[in-house]
Amino acid sequence: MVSVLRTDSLTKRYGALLVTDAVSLDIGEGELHAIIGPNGAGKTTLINQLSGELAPNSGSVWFDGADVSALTIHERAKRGLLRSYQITSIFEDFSVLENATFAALGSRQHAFRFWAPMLAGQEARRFAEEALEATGLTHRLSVAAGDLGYGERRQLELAMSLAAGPKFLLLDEPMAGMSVQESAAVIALLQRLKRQYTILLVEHDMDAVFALADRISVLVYGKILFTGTPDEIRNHPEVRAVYLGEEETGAEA
Ligand SMILES: Nc1ncnc2c1ncn2[C@@H]1O[C@H](COP(=O)(O)OP(=O)(O)OP(=O)(O)O)[C@@H](O)[C@H]1O
Repeated sequence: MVSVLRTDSLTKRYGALLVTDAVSLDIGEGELHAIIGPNGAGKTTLINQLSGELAPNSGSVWFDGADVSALTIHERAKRGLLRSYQITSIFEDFSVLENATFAALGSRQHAFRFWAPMLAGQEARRFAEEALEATGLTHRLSVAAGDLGYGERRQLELAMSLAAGPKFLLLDEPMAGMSVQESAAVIALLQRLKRQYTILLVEHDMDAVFALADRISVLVYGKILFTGTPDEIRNHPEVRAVYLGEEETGAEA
């Protein structure tokens, strides 16, 4: 396995509360790695430290063989380690295509530095159109982002992330608040994107996790309890006891 993202004893405390407890993860190229765990287990806090939004108290984050622990969100994104855009970063009055084009332009400022502005704009638009096609929003290109439904806005977030040209996608609950049909569309999309990108997925929807993940890490009280394939997770007695319980649908499949 060629390692792309690695954490070494990553630790984060809030006062006496240990939220990330010496987490050492190793994610291989093309892998879709899911993090599951009960509410408050520290999943979002962990993603925030990978993206650069939050500094750990100790430990390190390695991406593509380099220690990126001291890099900002933007510096990490420039290297291709990108957290999915949040609804909050969408410009409501601008169209779907414009939003995705801004995302492509923003992330490639460096690459576009020597381009004539018009050509850079055309190239960014091409990346945006491809990303919108991948996420199934081609029929909504000229609609103002503010007029999209909730599920479509989450699709736009994903399209903006793809338009930015990531190598590694950090996805924090991409299906939250979606209808069953919208979730199914995102699962199908992630199936298509798998391998092309390395993905870390935090998601409460167990059907999605078990359908998509190559490996799953179970986080409990900030600590990785176990990392394994979906089958290993399903059959792990401690994981079942601590987290999955008997009522989980995806775990019983
Ligand atoms: N800024 C903060 N200050 C103090 N405590 C915090 C802060 N951020 C998070 N916490 C605490 O850290 C713990 C982990 O929170 P986090 O949001 O990372 O969990 P989570 O696994 O993502 O939860 P959920 O599944 O509910 O989204 C929680 O107990 C939370 O209250």
